[in-house]
Amino acid sequence: MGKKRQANQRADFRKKYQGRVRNGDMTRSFQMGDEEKLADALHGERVSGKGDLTRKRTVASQTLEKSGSDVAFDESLRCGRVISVHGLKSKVLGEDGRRYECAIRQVLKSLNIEQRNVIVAGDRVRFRADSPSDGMIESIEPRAGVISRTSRNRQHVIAANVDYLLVITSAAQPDLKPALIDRFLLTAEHCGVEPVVVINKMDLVDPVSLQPMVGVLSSMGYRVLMTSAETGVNVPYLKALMTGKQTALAGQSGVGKSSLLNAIEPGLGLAVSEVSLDNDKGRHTTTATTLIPLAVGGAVFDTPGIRQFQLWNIAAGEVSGLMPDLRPYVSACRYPDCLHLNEDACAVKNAVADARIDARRYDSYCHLIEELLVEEGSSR
Ligand SMILES: Nc1nc2c(ncn2[C@@H]2O[C@H](COP(=O)(O)OP(=O)(O)OP(=O)(O)O)[C@@H](O)[C@H]2O)c(=O)[nH]1
Ligand SMILES: [Zn+2]
Repeated sequence: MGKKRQANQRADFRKKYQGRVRNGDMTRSFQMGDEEKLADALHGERVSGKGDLTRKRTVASQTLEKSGSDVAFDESLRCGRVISVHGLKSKVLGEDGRRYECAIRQVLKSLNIEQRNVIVAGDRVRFRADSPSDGMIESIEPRAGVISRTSRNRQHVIAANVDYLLVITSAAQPDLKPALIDRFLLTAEHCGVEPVVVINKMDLVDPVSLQPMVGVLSSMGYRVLMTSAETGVNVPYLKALMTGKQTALAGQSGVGKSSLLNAIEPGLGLAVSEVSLDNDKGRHTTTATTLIPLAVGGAVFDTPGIRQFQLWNIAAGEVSGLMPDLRPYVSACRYPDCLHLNEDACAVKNAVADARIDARRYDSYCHLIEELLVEEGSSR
């Protein structure tokens, strides 16, 4: 870089970032002489004063890194969350409570060609409002708790920033299916999303009858909540759990998902099932997931895909590592690739034999493995 250009660039930076960096750091950054280092000085520990800057840090460094732009410093940028995606447009719920129909800035699109998941429901974004109803997404915050599935070796993100996966079951009508709970728990572990097991319709059974299973789940560290949408038992607890969080629901038909949602907020269950119906008819083909905001803050994801989601992208060899009760024993097996089925000197089977692992959970494990091995065999 020519000396003159470098000097001009310094002058530009000085003008742009004046007052945001302590003088010493400013000088050091310029000596280092590149924009990334300046960004580092601006957004790292050395940032001076102004509280808001810290919050901007991730976005700013992400944007600078990706596009070399200074959009993060533009005060007109707003925070929002994506509630649905329709082709190239996304509906964004702004912090002002308004919904904006947003396009996506070209540079963000080109960065994500490979992944095809530029933006999904649940994403936290920075956008610029062009009018009270339209805008442009300028940057996307890093995602946490992503539910995704892989098809043809491509990862499809279905929901982003999922705080909880509610695994909803019923104590009766339909009967409780512990093996199905195990599957949902496994998928939640695989996605890195915290599951919460909800056993609904508790008005129909004696809670004592469920104690053994609930005990096993709780001892693994899973939260289990026994509810009744009918009598309202534990509904306030569920509501408190969901307040301010982004929650996804999984569970078979008829367990009371809509009834629970309605008990939490009138009309919510209806909103969720309407979306599902649209999807079933294939009308919203580009709208895989919708985020339905809660009046108390937070939101519920709805996608039929999540409701029925099963063992996506999980290999047989991974399963024991995703089960908190089996995991501690795995490394003590004689064979490093032990599937804990027929192998000898298997620490998992030994633990089942002397009841350190619940026999029912191990049974579930064996069924899952058999199923996955058949699938793996047929896809080879
Ligand atoms: N006794 C009892 N019945 C319930 C409870 N919760 C829901 N139900 C009933 O169970 C049936 C199914 O409830 P829904 O809320 O439609 O179940 P869902 O899981 O949303 O079902 P899908 O929409 O098919 O996925 C309805 O007849 C409800 O009235 C409960 O806590 N106790
Ligand atoms: Zn083993």
